[in-house]
This record gives sequence, structure tokens and C-alpha cells, in this order.
Amino acid sequence: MTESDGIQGRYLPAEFVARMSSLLGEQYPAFIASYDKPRVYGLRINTLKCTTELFLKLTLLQLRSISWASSGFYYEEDSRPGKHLHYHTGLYYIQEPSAMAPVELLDVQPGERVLDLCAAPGGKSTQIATKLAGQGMLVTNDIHSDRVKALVKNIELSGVRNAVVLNEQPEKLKHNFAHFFDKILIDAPCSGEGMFRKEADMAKAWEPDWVERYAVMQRELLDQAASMLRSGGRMVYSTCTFSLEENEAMIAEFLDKHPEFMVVPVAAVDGLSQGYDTELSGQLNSFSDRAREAVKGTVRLWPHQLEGEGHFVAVLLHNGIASAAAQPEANLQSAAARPTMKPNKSARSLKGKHSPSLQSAGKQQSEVDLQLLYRFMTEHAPEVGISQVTLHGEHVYASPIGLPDLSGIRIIRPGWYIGTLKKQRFEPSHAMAMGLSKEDAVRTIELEATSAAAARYLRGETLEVAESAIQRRNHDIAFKGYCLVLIDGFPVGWGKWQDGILKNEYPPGWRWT
Ligand SMILES: C[S@@+](CC[C@H](N)C(=O)[O-])C[C@H]1O[C@@H](n2cnc3c(N)ncnc32)[C@H](O)[C@@H]1O
Repeated sequence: MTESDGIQGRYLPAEFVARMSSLLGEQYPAFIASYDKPRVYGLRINTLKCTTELFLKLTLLQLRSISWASSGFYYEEDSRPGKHLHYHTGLYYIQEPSAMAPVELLDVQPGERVLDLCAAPGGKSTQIATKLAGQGMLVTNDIHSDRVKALVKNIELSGVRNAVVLNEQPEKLKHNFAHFFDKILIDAPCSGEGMFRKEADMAKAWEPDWVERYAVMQRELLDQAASMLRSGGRMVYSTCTFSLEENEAMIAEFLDKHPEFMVVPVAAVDGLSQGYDTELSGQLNSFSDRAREAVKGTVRLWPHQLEGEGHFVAVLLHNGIASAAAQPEANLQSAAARPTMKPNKSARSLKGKHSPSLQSAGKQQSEVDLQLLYRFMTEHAPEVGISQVTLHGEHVYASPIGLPDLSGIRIIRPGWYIGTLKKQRFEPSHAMAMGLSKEDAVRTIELEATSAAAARYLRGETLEVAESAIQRRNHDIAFKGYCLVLIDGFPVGWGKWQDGILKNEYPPGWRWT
């Protein structure tokens, strides 16, 4: 591979450059010139925690709207929002602007069951969670266990309460989730050609045979996802690469194999372009007329036509005719009207808000343990409804209602991780703190983002806090005990207050450096 001509100081594989030239024809000079332009930076406001309007009033960051993402904004490179204290409140997620398009096109509605099949590190999962607005269920999965750690952290930082995190092969998932989901995102592993401007190392590592290697995986992922979608459901397939084989050709092949699916055409507005005009390429001649015509409704995000990196998105809709294999339960009912499915085998349920009565109470010990949880929630966050509890050892999770049996699946989080049952006490988790709002907690301590105390809290230091600085919901609440610590009104973690000292419960792995 050689460095191509005319691209200042930037390595691009010669075979990639030649292919792009033949793919783009007269648009090629504009495309290649985009590599000389500086890259752009984006963040997305976490509307689970804060409205866009409020965040724009609160932040010191200079932001500019991204036209295709409702809560997406460009920021200037030197403002470094990842270093800002608000980052630790989960008020925003740093995300490449083009990468916000697939979830916008998935059209998620509150109450739906959504699968993010290739989810780590969680940019699109946290975006899906904002669209669900705390209702329904997000099942978020990635095959790589090291990348799942980042996914869990981002789900927890974002305060998502209705997500289940899995680390499983889609081949196995399809048995537990046959025809289960209303919406599925396949943000496929790909040859990554669209990221060469952002990540120079990817260009250096790229090999021409990556295209076919990834195409093999993508083909399988699409088939596996299709079997988990309910009749009439919607799927989005996306990549961050340019090759025809991984994009329009992949979708054309899928359509020919699955006549029950159609492409929902995406309007070419806001800098988005129609799927590559495949009649020019001759590479799609082996597909049917229906498929060749349909893939024109897919969408390209080209770096020379908008402010963002290269992406491809296809919106696929199932025709609503259930196949023989479809479960009778998975039909076109609205999510709200759908009956609840059987609870998870390993779950114990709390009825109502914090009623101690249990469904299938199981061992006597579990019942006693759950009384500790019940007492904690009643004393510290009485308005937070937890309808289904899953116990894994001493760890306690609030699971979304309607989760099917997950036997045989590698589960990382069977729901919102709310804490641990110790001897004689319940210890709330950091994830619980991040999933609460200021109004949920009975005892809070307010810190301003500009204060030294806020920075010290995030570094894990013990703070001196006067009794008068503790806000209690009413005067019957003791000062001593767990306080939800807030920065500019948004939770960042727990502290335990006694006699003027706030013991810091901020987890070591999360500390601000
Ligand atoms: C493009 S990245 C996903 C980015 C993610 N959607 C986001 O927005 O943060 C593709 C992911 O697919 C995962 N992956 C690769 N093969 C997979 C498979 N067979 N099943 C599930 N995930 C897979 C990779 O570990 C990688 O995290």
C-alpha cells in the first residue's frame, strides 16, 4: 500500500482510493478533498435527564445544532466536554455526528421493545434509551466482553433504568427472542472506511479483504436479527463504511432472500444522500429489479456533503404478515396494550411500588433480603417504582416487565443495577444514584459545577458538609445517612453524611482525573 497523492499528510490505502474513485466518478475530487478538512465533533444531550432547552441554558459549551439529530450538537474541538464536570452527571454523550442518524431513523417510541444487537460502547443504545423515555425495554448486546464493560458504564452513566445488557452471540439470542422485538438496530461491524479521517490508525490497518470478511458477518447478523423482529416491526442496518458490498449490495441480497421485508425510503434532506445509484456500478446486476430499485431508498452520509464522517443507513420494514414460525404473542398490538409475559425464572417480584409481598417468594431468605431493599427504597426514594426484582447472588436488579426467559444467555445486567444485599442492610449502587432524579431522593446535597467541592467529590475525597447544606424532603427525615449528591441539580453519586462529614461513595473506577 502506498500513500495516495494529493492528501496532505494523510495515509490512505491506494486500493481504497482507487475503489472510491471508481465508485464516485465525478464526485471523487470533492470526496478526496474532504480529507483535508478538519474533522467535526458532536455530543448528544441525554433527554432522559434534562431537556435540550435546559441544558443549553446550563452549559458553557458553544454548541451548534446537527440537522439530522434532534438532540445532537457540534462542539469545538478545544472545548473538551469529556473533561467537564457535567459529563459526570450523564447529561450528554460524546458521539460522532453522522453516528446519530441510524437511531433517528429507527423511530423508537416509548413503551416498545428494542434490540441493539451490536451495541458497544453504547452510543446508539443510550440514544435509543432517550427515545424510549424510560418506558418499554432496551436489550443491548455485544459479542466482545471487553467492549461490554464500556457499554455497561455508558448505560449506567446515562441513568438508563430499562436496559438489559447481554454479551452473547446473536445465533443464541434468536432462540430466546424469536419475533420478540418491535424495533432492532444492527449497527454492524464493518471495514470502517468512513472513519479514516477520524482515526488514522484504521486507515493503516485496513486491508482490501476486510470488505468480504465483514460482509460474511453482516449477512449473518441481518438474518439473525430478522428472526427476532415481530411481524410488522422495523429494523435499521447501519455501517460506517463506503464499500458497496457492505451497504447497498448487502441490503439488496437481504431483500431477495426475505421478500417479507421492504426498504422504507429515507428523504435525501439535511445533507443526507440517496443510496448509491447502483445502476451505474453494474455490481448489482445479479439482484432482482425490486431489490435494485429499493436500495435507492437507503441513505448515505458522505463527508464531502455534510459535516460528519461516512455512514450508510437502511431502514427495513417487515410486511406485517406473520410467518409460521412467529409466536402468537408477537403481533401488531401496540406496546401499551400488550399483555405482560411470564417473569424471568430467576426473578422475585415486588408488587406495586415497594410492597413486600412477593410473587413466587422462593427461599425464605430472599424474602427477608427483599425487605431490606423495600425498607431502603421507602426511606430514600419512595416514589421510584420497581415492579420486578432479579437477584443474582447478593446483587439486586430492577428488570423490565415482560423480559422472556434468558436461560443459556450470558447476562451482564438483567436490568437496572440497584444495589447489593449485605448482612442486615441494603447498599445502593452507583447505577441507582445515576438513574434517580433530584426529585426522587429524600435527602440531597447540592454542589455547583464551578465549586472546588464538586471537583473534590468527583476525585473521591471526603467532604466537610454542614448540616444546613443538606436538603431534606421534610423535617421528619434525619440528617444522618445516604445523601444523593447533585452537581447543578443532577445526580453524580451517593455520599454518607454524619456529624459534618460526607463519606464519599463515588466509585474509584469513575473518578475524575
Ligand atoms: C460499529 S460497532 C458498534 C458501535 C455502537 N453501536 C455504538 O454506537 O456505540 C460494532 C460492534 O459490533 C460488535 N460485534 C462484532 N461482531 C458481532 C456479533 N457477531 N454479534 C454482536 N456484536 C458483534 C463489536 O464488538 C462492536 O462493538
